[in-house]
Formats: sequence, C-alpha cells, structure tokens
Amino acid sequence: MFLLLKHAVPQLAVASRVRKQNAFCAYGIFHSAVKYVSTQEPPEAAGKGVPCKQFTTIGKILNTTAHKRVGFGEKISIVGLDDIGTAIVYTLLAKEITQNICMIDMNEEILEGEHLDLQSSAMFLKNPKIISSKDPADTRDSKICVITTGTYKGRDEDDMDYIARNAGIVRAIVAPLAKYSPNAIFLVASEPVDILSYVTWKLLGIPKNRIIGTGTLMDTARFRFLLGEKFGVLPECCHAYIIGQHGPHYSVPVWSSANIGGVLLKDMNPLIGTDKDPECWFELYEDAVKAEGLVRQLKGCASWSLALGVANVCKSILTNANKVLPVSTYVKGEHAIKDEVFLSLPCVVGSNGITDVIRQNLNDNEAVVLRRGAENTADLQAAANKIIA
Ligand SMILES: NC(=O)c1ccc[n+]([C@@H]2O[C@H](COP(=O)([O-])OP(=O)(O)OC[C@H]3O[C@@H](n4cnc5c(N)ncnc54)[C@H](O)[C@@H]3O)[C@@H](O)[C@H]2O)c1
Repeated sequence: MFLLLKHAVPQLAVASRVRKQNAFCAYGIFHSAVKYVSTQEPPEAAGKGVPCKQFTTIGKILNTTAHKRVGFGEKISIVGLDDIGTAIVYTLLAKEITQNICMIDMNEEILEGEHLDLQSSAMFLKNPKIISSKDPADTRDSKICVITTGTYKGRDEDDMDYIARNAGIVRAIVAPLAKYSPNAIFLVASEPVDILSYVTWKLLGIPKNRIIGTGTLMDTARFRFLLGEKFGVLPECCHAYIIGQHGPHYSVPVWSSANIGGVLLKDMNPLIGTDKDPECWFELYEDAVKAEGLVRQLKGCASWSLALGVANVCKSILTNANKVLPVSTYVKGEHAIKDEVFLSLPCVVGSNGITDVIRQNLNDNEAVVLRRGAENTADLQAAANKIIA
C-alpha cells in the first residue's frame, strides 16, 4: 500500500512541474482526485450513487465488501530524504525489516520522486505501506524516528557555526516528531552525531535509553572489515570496537580486548596498536576512521554502509534482539567521564532502545583518550547549547 499526497501536491504554476504532473497521472497517483491508494478500504462508488464501471468489474471478480487486512509491522519514520535517508529507506525495505515506512522531507520533488520510484518496486517487495509527507503529523505512532536531516561542514567553516546550524535543524524537527510519537526511539544519524544525539535528548527530555546516535558504529564496521581482510575471516568474527567520539580525532580503538575466536591480539603482540609496533597494526585503525572522509571525497557520502548500519540497529530494536552495538549514548559516569555528553560505548540494543552499557576493561591509555574525547565534545557542545537554551 502506498499513501501519498496530502502534503506533496505538485505546484501546477511551474511549467516543468506541469509536465511532471501529467506524467505522474499515467500512474494515477499524483492526480489531485486520487488521494489514497489503499488495500484496506473497499472501492468507493463514483459520481451520484452510480457505480463506476471499473469498480463494477472489480465487484464481478472480488468480494469487495471484505476488508483486506494487511500487517505492515511497526512504523519507522525517516526524516531527511537525501542520499542517506533514501538509502536507509531502501535498505529497510529490501532487508524486510519493516513494511511500514514514513518518509519526511521539506523538499516536495524529492518526496514525489522517491515515492514513485519505490512504488514501482512494490511487486518485488511485500506490498509495503509507504507515506511521503512534509507534515510530521504523518509520522504518528512511529516505533523509531531516524534523523538524517542536516548539512555538511563547509571547507573553511568554523566548527561552532557548523554545529549551531545543524543543532538548529534538529531543534526544528524533533519536538513535532515526539508530539506524534511520544514513545518513539530516536535514532540520530546526522552529523556531528554525538552532539546532535545530546541535542535531541536535551530538547525532548525523554529517557536517555530512547536516544541512540549511530556514533562509532560505522568506524567499528570499517575496523572489523580491515581486520577480517588481514585474518581472512568474516568481519563479524573480529571482536573489536572503536568507541568514544565518532570520527578520526578522539575515537578509541580498543586493542586491549580485540580478539579473534577468543584469542586476544595483544597476547600475541603486546605492542599492538602502539606506534612502536613493528607490524604497524595502528594503521588499520587510521584507515578505518579516515575511510568516511575518503568516500565523501569520492562519491559525496557513505550512504550504503550507514544505511546497513542503521537497518541493523532498527532490526535489533524491532526484534528485541539485544545486540551489542557501539552506538552513541549518554556516558556521564562511565569510565570516570565527568561531562554530560553522548559518546559511543558498546550498548545492548533492544525494544526499549539502549537497555545497558557494557563496561569494558579499558587500559589507561584507552580511558584517557576516551575522557579527552568527552571533554572535546563538551567544549564543542557549547555552540549547540546556545541554540537550544
Ligand atoms: N553518522 C554517520 O556516520 C554519517 C555518515 C555520513 C553522513 N552523515 C550525516 O547524515 C546527514 C544526512 O546526509 P545527506 O547526505 O543525506 O545530507 P543532505 O544534507 O544532502 O540531506 C539532508 C536532507 O534533509 C532535508 N531537510 C533539511 N532540513 C529539514 C527540515 N527542517 N525538515 C525536513 N527535511 C529537512 C533536506 O531537504 C535534505 O533532503 C548529514 O548530517 C551528514 O553529515 C552521517
């Protein structure tokens, strides 16, 4: 079932949009007379009580008075529908994590285009229910709201200006989302992800277990990929984490507990991860955290990998799988962190969001870098605090 249009009616005043409108009419979905295409409602009679011929035909074939009940599963709303948001929607549908999606953006053309594209794939999916809208009211009763709105940092832009701008965007969207889905879990993917997770928590005042930032999930995924390549085993069998602040500056590769099949790498190579290691394993970490910037330089943004990561978190929530994932959470008090910040630690993710934080046995150096990242995040957060005060 595809629903659209209440809030995305094309602007007929613009010539090119008129052409687009006509093209869409062939599908009968963007025509103003057709508000909904629904598998749940029986066809209405057309005109003044005279049944439409088409519906008469349907009535000869089907018992149209019987309502067809379709189970769509729990609803996931994705806010921000450019490269990242679109990749997330596609991944959620293709991996059959939910059949109940709401796509929100302020750009009507993106909404229409993506909706039409996805509608064309209904035959290959499981007849999903997809709503496209500018109106946050359409996210009502979401189990998860994924935030991917944002802007990228300008080449010479000051950190504080960039943070303030993206905090302002989050401020504009999260309160209406929480109004319509008061029990939702908020999954923040927008950058800077740790600070925007904090901003979401501060603005909404909801329990911290219901705010999850993608944090170092992708740093860890890339780290495990590179380890897997070295050892010739699946990345998921490389038990290694990058924690702390997302990105290349204050994230922490936890070499002290990295293991393959229960064998600690540091037991085989006590210098592993240090700059004194003759095997230079620290380069794996450096490559992992630099990869996102490289992808961005080459193709705009790391959309597919992040989408799979987000889908993985969503699946753990919807199935109450209690997966342990390195995601951004409230960390004050963990590892002697004094600042009120969100950073990544291995977290247990289930139907209530983050239900536990794993207390890793970090070595002194790892704990120091983690705390330094917390201080740096708190300093940068000052720009966001001004916006949300
Ligand atoms: N967490 C990670 O690992 C990671 C990786 C890559 C990118 N990102 C971040 O993900 C975010 C999205 O990336 P993208 O390439 O899709 O970004 P983008 O800036 O191209 O797209 C953002 C979308 O949000 C929409 N939008 C902006 N303000 C809105 C509002 N108030 N209401 C509704 N829609 C609004 C825009 O119309 C646009 O479609 C960025 O913040 C980016 O930095 C995160």
